Amino acid sequence: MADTPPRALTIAGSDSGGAAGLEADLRAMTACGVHGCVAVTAVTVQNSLGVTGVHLVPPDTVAAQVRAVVTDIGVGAAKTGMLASREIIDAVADVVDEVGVGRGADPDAERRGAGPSTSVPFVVDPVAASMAGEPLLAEDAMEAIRGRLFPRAALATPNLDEVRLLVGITVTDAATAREAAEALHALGPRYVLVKGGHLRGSPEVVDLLFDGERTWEFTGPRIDTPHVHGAGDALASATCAALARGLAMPDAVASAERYIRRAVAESYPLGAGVGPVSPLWAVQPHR
Ligand SMILES: Nc1ncnc2c1ncn2[C@@H]1O[C@H](COP(=O)(O)OP(=O)(O)OP(=O)(O)O)[C@@H](O)[C@H]1O
Ligand SMILES: Cc1ncc(COP(=O)(O)O)c(N)n1
Repeated sequence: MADTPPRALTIAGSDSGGAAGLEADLRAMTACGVHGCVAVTAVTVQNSLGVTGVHLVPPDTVAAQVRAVVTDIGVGAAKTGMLASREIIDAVADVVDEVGVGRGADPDAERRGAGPSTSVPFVVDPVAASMAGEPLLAEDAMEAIRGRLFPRAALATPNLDEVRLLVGITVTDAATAREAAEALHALGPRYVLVKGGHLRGSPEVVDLLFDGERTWEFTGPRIDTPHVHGAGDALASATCAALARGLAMPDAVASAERYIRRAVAESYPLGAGVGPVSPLWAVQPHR
């Protein structure tokens, strides 16, 4: 018998194609040495061509999954993916306060020097749409992510489309990325990671981490692949896994950045559309 490994929780939707969503999250967490638990928010009918159906889980069932996992198994970090509706976001905000995940209802207590409200870091990936553009979040729900989840977040990880929805800034270069990071940080997350994957004309991918004062730039060549389904989910999950293993935020993001660049480089075709980033290089086939 082995020792119990670190645990992390993803609160996310399922992708039947096994490329994005909680399937990507669990793969990334496993590859990063962490036992992944789930609170399922929605079942999507999805493949490499896109999303053709969505079935929502009742908000109290989402909250009950979070409660069941945290009170028995315990987690070192948690993250969100597809949250689908305002009602699910409200249920998640309430239950994370109840079980002691995230910074609590008054993150300013921490800023005032009263110490963190809780010790379980909460990563909020404000998923709004699939890579093909199908909505994964109700139109009125981004306001709830901004108002109810960002203040509880240790880290928010928007892509550039989500940045535009959240703070109305179109990122085109380093100066606008910094401007966006400041505007996002003012909404309450302790750290913000502005992801540059969507700046498709650029030969480099730059992800910018900001804590309100300091910035960390994670820069690498843009890898020539169309198969980036689930890249954002995998990056947030690898960060969450590193936090669950006890790394401090900048080190956790640096470790996840190393993981995602390798996963993008090892991405593979799947079906007739867009394939996934891959963790398979990190997993030995069973013999
Ligand atoms: N072509 C690429 N080359 C190198 N790194 C990439 C590439 N595409 C994505 N990445 C990495 O993956 C991260 C997530 O991608 P992106 O910015 O597209 O976020 P996302 O839209 O949330 O992801 P997705 O929608 O694909 O799940 C980027 O921040 C970057 O670190
Ligand atoms: C259930 C679910 N969650 C998240 C995504 C976003 O991932 P991507 O932007 O790669 O489509 C998705 N497509 N499906």
